[in-house]
Amino acid sequence: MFKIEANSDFSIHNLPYGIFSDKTEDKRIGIAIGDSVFDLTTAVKDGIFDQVPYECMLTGTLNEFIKLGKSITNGVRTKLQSLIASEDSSLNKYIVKQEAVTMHLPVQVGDYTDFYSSEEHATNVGKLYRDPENALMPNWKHIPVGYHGRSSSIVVDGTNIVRPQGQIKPSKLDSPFFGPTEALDFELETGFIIGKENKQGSSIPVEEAEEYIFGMVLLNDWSARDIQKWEYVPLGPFLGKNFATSISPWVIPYEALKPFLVKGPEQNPPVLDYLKVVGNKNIDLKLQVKINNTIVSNSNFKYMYWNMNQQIAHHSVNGCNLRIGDLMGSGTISGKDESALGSLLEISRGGKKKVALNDGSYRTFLEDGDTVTLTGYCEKDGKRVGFGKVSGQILPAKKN
Ligand SMILES: O=C(O)/C=C/C(=O)CC(=O)CC(=O)O
Ligand SMILES: [Ca+2]
Ligand SMILES: [Mg+2]
Repeated sequence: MFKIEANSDFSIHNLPYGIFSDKTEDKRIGIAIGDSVFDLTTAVKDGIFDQVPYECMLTGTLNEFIKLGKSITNGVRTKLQSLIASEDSSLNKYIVKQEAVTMHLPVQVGDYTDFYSSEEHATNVGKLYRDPENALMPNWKHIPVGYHGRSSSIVVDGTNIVRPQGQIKPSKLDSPFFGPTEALDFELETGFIIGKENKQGSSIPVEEAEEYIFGMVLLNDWSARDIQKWEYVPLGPFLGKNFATSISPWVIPYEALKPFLVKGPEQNPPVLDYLKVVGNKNIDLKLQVKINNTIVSNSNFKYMYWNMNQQIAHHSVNGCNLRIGDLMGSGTISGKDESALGSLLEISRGGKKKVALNDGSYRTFLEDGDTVTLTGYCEKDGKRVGFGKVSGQILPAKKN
């Protein structure tokens, strides 16, 4: 049988979904349990979950499974929980060790949107890029600000990232030059996967938004700060961010995260009615970033000013339709403390302060060969629900 260590990210309370393959190379749906993967595709084929049509298991992504709706997917979850709890030995034939499998992108992402929802992050970047006296834009406390990202370059944990090239214009020069970015950065974010669609022309009420969240992942929104700084006015991020976005392979079901809901920061001035939420909508999710073996940030998703429900309500308020498999980035997750900053741009104060790594070297931004790893977990009353990790190593820029 499988082992679930007390400190495992993948406890019986979690049961996240992913896409894996082993020797046969067929992509199958798996559920992480302890150090193992439960092969859901084969279990469905054998009729263990009779409400799940086998065709949904064969597409190499979670999209068709998610489309079945939460009444079915939550049924799978509760049935598997009771089979595990009863130590049913019929489970054994569906268990594979995690170390023996390859993980793939869990969903086919149609559209990817990235928000900008941490007050601390928006303030820090506003000070560095614009006006230290008026760091937050006048719209920021009224609108969950976001931009449309690029889905083609979303990659899974373990994928190498080639240093991007582009136009760079240092303030001391009058015109730009072309070259590899000299300011490659990570952004500590979470992402959520849309699990239910709204029709174009209709909007999702904020109080129903939860039904549209299938689950969450860790997300690193790689950013080339020099390219970004020159290109972003007035339409926002483009080539400075669309070269790669990394996500973790296991999608944590929203249901597994409900025990960790907490109240978010007070929103003042009051938000418009379509954004008003009641109750606990933030999640106490502890987050950590490492560059190679050095911890450079300890943050928490609960610091976010705007929550996922408000992001969904805002995204659809104009009649924009969300589709199953769409990915929403939280925005960089920074806290008040110096140790809780979600990007090197903030940690190095715009490249002015050197960050010491354990090997005696220093960074302002990322160097070729560096590996950035994000991890995260929720823990309360002896229950642990972890996210695993998302990491990526920087490769040198391509020679032209
Ligand atoms: O303030 C800016 O001009 C830019 C900010 C970012 O780079 C952040 C962005 O991608 C959104 C976020 O992650 O919060
Ligand atoms: Ca971002
Ligand atoms: Mg990106």
